Amino acid sequence: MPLLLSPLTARCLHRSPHLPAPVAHRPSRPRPLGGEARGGGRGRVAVVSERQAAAVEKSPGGEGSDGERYDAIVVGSGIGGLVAATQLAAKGARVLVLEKYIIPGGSSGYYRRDGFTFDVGSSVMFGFSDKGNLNLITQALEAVGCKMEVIPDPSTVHFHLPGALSVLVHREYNDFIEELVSKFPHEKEGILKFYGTCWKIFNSLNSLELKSLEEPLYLFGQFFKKPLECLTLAYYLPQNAGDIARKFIKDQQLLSFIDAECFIVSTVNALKTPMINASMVLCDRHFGGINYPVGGVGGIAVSLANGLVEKGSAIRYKANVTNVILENGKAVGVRLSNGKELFARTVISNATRWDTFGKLVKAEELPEEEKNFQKNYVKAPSFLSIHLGVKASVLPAGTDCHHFVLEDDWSNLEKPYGSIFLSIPTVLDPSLAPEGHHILHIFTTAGIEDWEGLPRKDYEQKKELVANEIIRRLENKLFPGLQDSIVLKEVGSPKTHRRFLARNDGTYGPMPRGKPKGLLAMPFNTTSIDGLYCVGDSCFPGQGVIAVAFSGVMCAHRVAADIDLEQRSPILDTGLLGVLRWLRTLA
Ligand SMILES: NC(=O)c1ccc[n+]([C@@H]2O[C@H](COP(=O)([O-])OP(=O)(O)OC[C@H]3O[C@@H](n4cnc5c(N)ncnc54)[C@H](O)[C@@H]3O)[C@@H](O)[C@H]2O)c1
Ligand SMILES: CC(C)=CCC/C(C)=C/C=C/C(C)=C/C=C/C(C)=C/C=C/C=C(C)/C=C/C=C(C)/C=C/C=C(\C)CCC=C(C)C
Repeated sequence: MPLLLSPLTARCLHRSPHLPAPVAHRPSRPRPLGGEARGGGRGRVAVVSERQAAAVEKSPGGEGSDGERYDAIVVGSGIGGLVAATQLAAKGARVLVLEKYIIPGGSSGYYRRDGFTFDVGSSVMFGFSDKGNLNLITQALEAVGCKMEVIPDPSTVHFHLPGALSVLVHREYNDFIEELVSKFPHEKEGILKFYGTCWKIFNSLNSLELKSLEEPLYLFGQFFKKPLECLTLAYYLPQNAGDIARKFIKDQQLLSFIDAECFIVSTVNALKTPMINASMVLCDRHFGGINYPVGGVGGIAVSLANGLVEKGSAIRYKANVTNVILENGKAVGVRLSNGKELFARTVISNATRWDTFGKLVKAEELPEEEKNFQKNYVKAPSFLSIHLGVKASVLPAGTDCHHFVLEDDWSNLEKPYGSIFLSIPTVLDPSLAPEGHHILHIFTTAGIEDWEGLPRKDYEQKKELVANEIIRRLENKLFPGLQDSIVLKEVGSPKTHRRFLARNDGTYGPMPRGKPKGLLAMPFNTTSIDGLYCVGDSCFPGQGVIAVAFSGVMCAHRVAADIDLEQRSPILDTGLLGVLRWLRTLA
């Protein structure tokens, strides 16, 4: 069985017909997320050859055999890490990405099994259109000369909710509003005002050039060019969607619907979801639309990794970083599990903040900034993930691609296993499955504590039991005959996510401990350790592929300024970073 992601539809412009050297060894790690192997091995996954790898390794405290020092080492090749790396490479920096696993992508990776290509994480892609300033995935690929073919999804998600409330979120905004108003005619004005406020914020975001909010020359420049838009964003920055919704809407069921709208992207209700983030997703789905990359979500990371290598930087797989090396309090490099040390002017961690400051940095005491982060945010639960291959005949004609199911009781929304997410990417791209078959990717929130300490046999039995119950619920609600149509089933638990995504407790990302002040407490990319930056979903603006792509763009800009590839003002830097740090303590 070929292991490469195929057909890989990413097109890197100006690409030479020869791809980077194939990896010298076959992947040897066990099955990821229940699958056989998540790709790797051969072909178009950008890898460095052994010779290139040797050239980038450096002896402790010394320089590499090529005599050069990296501008940045990026720990982890999730979309956050890859975007930071590729943006820096596009600005002329020499970057080395170190990935623990055998292919790039982290939660946005893929694996193949018996002719099915599964997305490891979400298949709902925001920011992938050819319009506006917020198409950050498209822009990230463009920065390294890549473009992917995408398939427009006619809807974002089909909600199946308590009280037989069924709402399809159409791609066309007016169709969606018409559908929602038809369910809540008495709330027409409130609906228009709530979603209208989202548009006001989205349009402000979309009018800005997006770079680091921690870089004063850029930030003040944006305030000067777009004062109204910046003030709008500053006004909504500390606010949450649920509070704004309550200003306009009274109907409890409609407010619960807005909770579900927020929950699917933040794993918390609307009262805990920052208004800026809610506006971003509730509008981009209509502005640029949801677009699925042909060949699967994994192609995004593969393309970025290829683009990175083509820009003269490098990525190494099976490179498990165990420590960030500090010299006089400054991050100067990393140590791998095999004892090798690699050095750079800056280190960017795409591991979660809990992993970065709990494992990679061996500080005696957690820095104040991180204490503040952990005061405000806890680890969101992980997921139970079921990847199914099913006979196509089980799906009625016209089945939508994405579904969210909460059967009888709104109070189950945020409970473990309470609600069910379902994506059927083969509705859009049939090439992901053998002919006559579909993929069902089903997931539901689950905590690691439920899955730890079980003997192997009990653990496997429990996976089977819990997965079958979720499948039974979907069979009752949506697809009669589902159980009998299954030809392939792979179940991943929170432990699977922890193991293969190297995420602390398999967490989906940070979740506010209480009611947050919008995005105010969310840290940006700099850390209290000089030369060490964080990127990914435990940085502003949080979870989501487009969100971590923005975090990557911001991080690359701040790092580029710090290594003199972009303009900077040290005096203004000190002032702004101090003010932002103080603002976070107010949250
Ligand atoms: N099942 C899901 O749907 C799911 C689960 C989790 C997260 N997500 C989403 O995925 C995105 C997260 O993206 P991201 O960029 O923050 O990160 P990520 O978790 O996708 O990627 C981080 C990468 O860093 C690697 N890594 C971690 N520690 C390492 C170490 N010590 N040495 C070397 N490599 C290491 C991991 O193997 C992984 O590839 C978010 O959008 C989040 O919302 C989805
Ligand atoms: C600095 C200061 C302080 C101030 C100033 C003011 C200003 C200027 C400001 C500005 C700001 C900004 C720019 C901001 C930005 C932001 C952004 C971009 C954001 C974004 C966000 C995004 C997000 C959150 C996203 C998310 C998503 C997600 C998570 C998704 C997911 C999905 C899934 C899970 C799927 C589902 C499925 C089914 C249903 C099946």
